[in-house]
Amino acid sequence: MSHALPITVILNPAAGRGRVGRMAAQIEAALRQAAGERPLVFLHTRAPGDAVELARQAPAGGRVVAVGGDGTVHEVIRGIAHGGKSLGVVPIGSGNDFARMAGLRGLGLAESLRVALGDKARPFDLGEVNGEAFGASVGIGFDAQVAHKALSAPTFLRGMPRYLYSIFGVLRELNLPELVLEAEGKVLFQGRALLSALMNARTYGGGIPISPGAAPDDGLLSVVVAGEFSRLGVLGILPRLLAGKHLGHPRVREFSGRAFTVRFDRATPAHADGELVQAQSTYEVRVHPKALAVAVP
Ligand SMILES: Nc1ncnc2c1ncn2[C@@H]1O[C@H](COP(=O)(O)OP(=O)(O)OP(=O)(O)O)[C@@H](O)[C@H]1O
Repeated sequence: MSHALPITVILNPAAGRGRVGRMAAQIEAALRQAAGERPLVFLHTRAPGDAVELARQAPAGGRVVAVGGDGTVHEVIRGIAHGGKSLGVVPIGSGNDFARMAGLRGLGLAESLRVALGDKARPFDLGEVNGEAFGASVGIGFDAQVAHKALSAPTFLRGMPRYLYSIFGVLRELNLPELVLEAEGKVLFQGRALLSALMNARTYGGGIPISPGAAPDDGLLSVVVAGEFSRLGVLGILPRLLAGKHLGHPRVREFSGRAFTVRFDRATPAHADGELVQAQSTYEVRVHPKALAVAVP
């Protein structure tokens, strides 16, 4: 089948701790081979935020392939949202929760390149937080604070030790904001809250099953709120969270819906698809049912 439109491939050389950069020539050669006659345009990001603009400038109605982790995918989604373009993902990152949601994990490089270029696309729900698109997740509160803390962790700490350092750093200063969660003018939750996760995917943070009941194409967001927790309470709930057994906890609540207002008594840090966003005191979060076409096997 021949396509007139070139496929735009956006590579983040920094993703996967530089693995994309090291493998770029190999990935491009393999993509060219898999694409056959179809024209490809390769673009490399040079800084955070670049992929949004590059994706926005890609031809209308065409395929944009993100090569990198969740941050790269997030930026490409922001750039193609509501533009009639479809998304291909070659997941080379450390978390890859979007790829997990779309059923793209464990494909192997050759297969994932073939899928990312292929004609088979499936519509997924597209999230929106304060006017910006997201694909898999929004987290507000403790999880975003931990991500923020990790930015200033000593460079020799990696992986789990880095997380633990950040978790204990945030716990030391724990001071929960007052949250009001509303949907359709009704208050669903009011009180001090550790975190709120507004999810299209089941997992965030590299496979943490925060919303085991979420479905990425049901036209709904799954919202998980962890209410008032003490420092010790946080340490107690974390293992249950990692096992996906936290929803039975009396101070963990779950909601589902199309649009939510999340209001705090102060600016509270948030992330979208794992990327920190400007801290606000109000977040308007909604879902556009099946508004994002993603190439799937
Ligand atoms: N050329 C670049 N140099 C440095 N950072 C970049 C560049 N281009 C993009 N970025 C930033 O790199 C960050 C990490 O990218 P990404 O999340 O895709 O990889 P990762 O962290 O390895 O994967 P994951 O999020 O799945 O753990 C993103 O915040 C993105 O904005």
